[in-house]
Amino acid sequence: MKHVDLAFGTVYGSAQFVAETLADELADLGYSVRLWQSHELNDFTPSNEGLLILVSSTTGSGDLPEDIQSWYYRIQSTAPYLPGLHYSVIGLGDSSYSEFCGAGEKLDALFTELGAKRVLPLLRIDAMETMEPELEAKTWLTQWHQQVQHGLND
Ligand SMILES: Cc1cc2nc3c(=O)[nH]c(=O)nc-3n(C[C@H](O)[C@H](O)[C@H](O)COP(=O)(O)O)c2cc1C
Repeated sequence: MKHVDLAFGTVYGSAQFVAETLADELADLGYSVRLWQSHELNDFTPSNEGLLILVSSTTGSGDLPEDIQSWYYRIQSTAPYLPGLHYSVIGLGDSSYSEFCGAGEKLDALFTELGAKRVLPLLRIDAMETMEPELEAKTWLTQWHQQVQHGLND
């Protein structure tokens, strides 16, 4: 059974709801899933194997939500080398802001720098386009699942 770690950054709860929805779907697909709550992130360093999905909204002007900021800076400063990790990022944002999905971009860039392999390109979900980001995320997960089953390159 493949294991997936899921973490989220949120201000108003949408990204958390998307992550919870994905956790349920992943379990239904037969993955073992750990959804890391914000207060648990201190104990979480991704291992150099397995699968990681990050879901984060953007706040301020292209900034990470406070609940995931210290985790981001810790991983950035400890800089584990993670060539065996397959990761994906879902960014929630609003295209009326100039730094659309800036936090998602930061997370995506960080894991690329750490040598991890991107399963699918950054998904940007636009609050101007949808009130139900979890639906886009579920469609995306179907693609992700196919990729994980058939197409992971290491
Ligand atoms: C004060 C504020 C600042 C925001 N700044 C950005 C931004 O710079 N870029 C962006 O794409 N979205 C921005 N957003 C939009 C949120 O990321 C978007 O509404 C998201 O769906 C909120 O998800 P959450 O409920 O998980 O926090 C901002 C929203 C607020 C209220």
